[in-house]
Amino acid sequence: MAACTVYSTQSLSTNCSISTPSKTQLSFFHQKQVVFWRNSKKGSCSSRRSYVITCAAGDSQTVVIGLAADSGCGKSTFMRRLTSVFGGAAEPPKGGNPDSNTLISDTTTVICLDDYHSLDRTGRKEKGVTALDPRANDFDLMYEQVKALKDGIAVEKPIYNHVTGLLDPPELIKPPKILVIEGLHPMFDSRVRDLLDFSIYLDISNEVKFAWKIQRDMAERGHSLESIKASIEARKPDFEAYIDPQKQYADAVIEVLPTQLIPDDNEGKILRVRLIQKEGVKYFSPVYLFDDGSTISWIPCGRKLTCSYPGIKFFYGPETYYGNEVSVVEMDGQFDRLDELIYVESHLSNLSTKFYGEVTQQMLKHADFPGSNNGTGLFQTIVGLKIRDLYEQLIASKAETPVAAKA
Ligand SMILES: Nc1ncnc2c1ncn2[C@@H]1O[C@H](COP(=O)(O)OP(=O)(O)OP(=O)(O)O)[C@@H](O)[C@H]1O
Ligand SMILES: O=C(CO)[C@H](O)[C@H](O)COP(=O)(O)O
Repeated sequence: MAACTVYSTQSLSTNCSISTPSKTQLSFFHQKQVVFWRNSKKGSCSSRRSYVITCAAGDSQTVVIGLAADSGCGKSTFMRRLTSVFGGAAEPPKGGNPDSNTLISDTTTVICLDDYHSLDRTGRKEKGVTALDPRANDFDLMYEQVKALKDGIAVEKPIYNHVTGLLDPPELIKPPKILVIEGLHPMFDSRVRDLLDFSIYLDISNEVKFAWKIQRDMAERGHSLESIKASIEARKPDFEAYIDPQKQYADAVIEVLPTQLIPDDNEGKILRVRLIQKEGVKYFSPVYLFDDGSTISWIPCGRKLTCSYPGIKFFYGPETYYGNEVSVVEMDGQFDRLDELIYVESHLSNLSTKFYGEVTQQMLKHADFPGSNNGTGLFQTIVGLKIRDLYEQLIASKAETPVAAKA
């Protein structure tokens, strides 16, 4: 279908859902101003929407990536690494709401799924539900808008304001080359899940999550240790019911666990990180160590890699994950010298780099990001390169498809 941009000329009353015109309506209206009426599902309001639609010939080529994780598990850090792989800086929409959660770069637009909270902070408190509960989120709207963007149609996406805890007026999001939907539920609703070209789950073990949350919420947000513990405990049942199960659908999982190099370690500073890669995913060929399909345990420390206690250990091999065949690359320990990472990089294959040493270069460029000296930074960088490769392959395949076959 034609790529269309829809501009809404009216802002929405805050307790109404937003709709975008359907495909049939779009193929009918070209360069027109049309008005739609929509009743909210809760029956609490009806809204009159006015759209100006501009359609251009050609197909949309928005590739959609899903990134799921609990709050405070490194999604923002991962996004900064991913956008850096594509070059250019990611910024909030210019001239928009200063509390927007969206980040836009030349190639990517990252939207935060917290924006689809249907209940604001007070509403959640009144109903006694957490933000992780599906009842606090509007999956119909999430589906409609991600689908519209994938089809090349701009949308007016609501904004959840983390500062005030309120639902702010919507912001215009135009279809990008790569749309990343990051947050609590990108793979929860099967309709949204089916729109994803690639999905990632950041699986942070409870011990590590606790250490990171304490570090951030105490140092940066002034929370007490007790309140952090209480908030983690309060979220646990809903996390286990609604967030954690999404990892079974992910094409790549980055699992972060305490080290096994120090017996009974409870400091949580040294990490064992596993990159779990699903086999048989179109345009995604898993990274391997030494020899594809083999099982290897490797200690790279020595003449070419400086390691201090407790050292570094790599593992690579096939496994089964939620009934799927996967390849796992694992790194336990941390790097002393990032410039020596090139030694490890040269033993990894299928990295989808554009030149020798690109992984090391990316890691050195962001040496100040959390996790740059361990497997979290390494595997986030590698997944970023794999996403670039997947995007390029998808675009190339669409370009090759004969026009008649596209309809
Ligand atoms: N790889 C890492 N190694 C060590 N600490 C990390 C790592 N990633 C994140 N952290 C810690 O966790 C905190 C949260 O990271 P980040 O802001 O990337 O998470 P988030 O999932 O986007 O959080 P939120 O959803 O709450 O905004 C960081 O401030 C940092 O302290
Ligand atoms: O899990 C979260 C996702 O980041 C937040 O807790 C959720 O969005 C609710 O936000 P707030 O802390 O503003 O009440």
